[in-house]
Amino acid sequence: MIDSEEQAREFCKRICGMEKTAMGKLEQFVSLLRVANLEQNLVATSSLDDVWQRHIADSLQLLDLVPRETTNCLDLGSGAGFPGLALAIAQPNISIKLVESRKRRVSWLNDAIEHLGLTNCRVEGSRLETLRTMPVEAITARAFAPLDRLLRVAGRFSAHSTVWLLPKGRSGVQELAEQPLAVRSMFHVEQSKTDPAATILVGKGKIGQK
Ligand SMILES: C[S@@+](CC[C@H](N)C(=O)[O-])C[C@H]1O[C@@H](n2cnc3c(N)ncnc32)[C@H](O)[C@@H]1O
Repeated sequence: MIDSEEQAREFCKRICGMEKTAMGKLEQFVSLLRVANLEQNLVATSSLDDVWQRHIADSLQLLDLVPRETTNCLDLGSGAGFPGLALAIAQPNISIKLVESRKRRVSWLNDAIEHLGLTNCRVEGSRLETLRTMPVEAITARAFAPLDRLLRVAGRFSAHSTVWLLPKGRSGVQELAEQPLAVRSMFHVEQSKTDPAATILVGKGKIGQK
């Protein structure tokens, strides 16, 4: 379990591995976030005290759950950039689309991408529901929507090999239990490394339209 800022940074260093510039860019991202958060409520101000644990390591832990050969990912409701933008910094080989509907957050994400010089990350500044259908290899979503709605609106972006990585806080087990058997059998629950009470729903496969 990661339970300090020091451990969170060490964890992130390990995840970034051979990506020599990634830790520096994560530091830069944190600095940009601290400033931007004075202007708009991107994350709870109190969470910035433990920003590596609560946001950066919390996002990067998903890379331990994604297949190595993954080349593209759709991050739903990226907000401040979690997990999608943090993942794009740590893993330049994955091309990540950040879907975010709120204009000020879209501007923040675009500014951050430009400042950090990321070429593997793009913002779709609209509601997910209006996005053109395209199957992706991985779908991430943290605090986007209840599982039922999430799967309903995002199912059309999945294929049989799509990996779903859904950090779900404390409600993951319950939300999954409420799903039909076909969905339950596609997912399993992983314990979060950054919060003993939190879970990550990890799934594989195509979710059909209801
Ligand atoms: C609670 S925030 C979570 C942000 C981020 N994923 C995190 O964990 O810090 C949810 C975000 O999803 C965005 N959002 C909600 N519904 C959306 C939709 N249908 N399409 C695109 N973005 C949406 C909101 O604007 C908001 O920024």
